[in-house]
Amino acid sequence: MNIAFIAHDKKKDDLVKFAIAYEEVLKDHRLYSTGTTGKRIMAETKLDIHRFKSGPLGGDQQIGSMIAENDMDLVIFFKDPLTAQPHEPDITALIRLCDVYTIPLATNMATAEILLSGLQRGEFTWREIEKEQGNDT
Ligand SMILES: O=C(CO)COP(=O)(O)O
Repeated sequence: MNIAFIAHDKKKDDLVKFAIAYEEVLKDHRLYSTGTTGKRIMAETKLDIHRFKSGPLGGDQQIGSMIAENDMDLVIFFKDPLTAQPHEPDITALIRLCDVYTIPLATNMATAEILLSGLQRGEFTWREIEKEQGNDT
């Protein structure tokens, strides 16, 4: 499974804690992130993450591009709902693409916990089938 991690600055500590808690599960998957988020996670775990550009410099769009190519299976995006972001249109576009392509998206820790529990239980096999069948409209 290809999994993307993104966190706004005030949520990065939470995402690092989350990645530490689920490191054993995550290490068996291909991981991607926006620039600074990935740097933080890699500094505090042994996880290997392909880092795209920082969010404000196009990282959200690069992850969006993987979604459009049916190459992303799960997005964990700890959004900061209380701080304006200069690249808000990119954030909206990324969330929109998750809905266009029916990609599971967690925008907070509570949802992320449930998705990772589902991942541990093997409940994401439908994504492999989607990819095999090339259901990318
Ligand atoms: O801004 C972001 C997502 O919109 C995150 O980018 P960074 O991980 O580079 O801070």
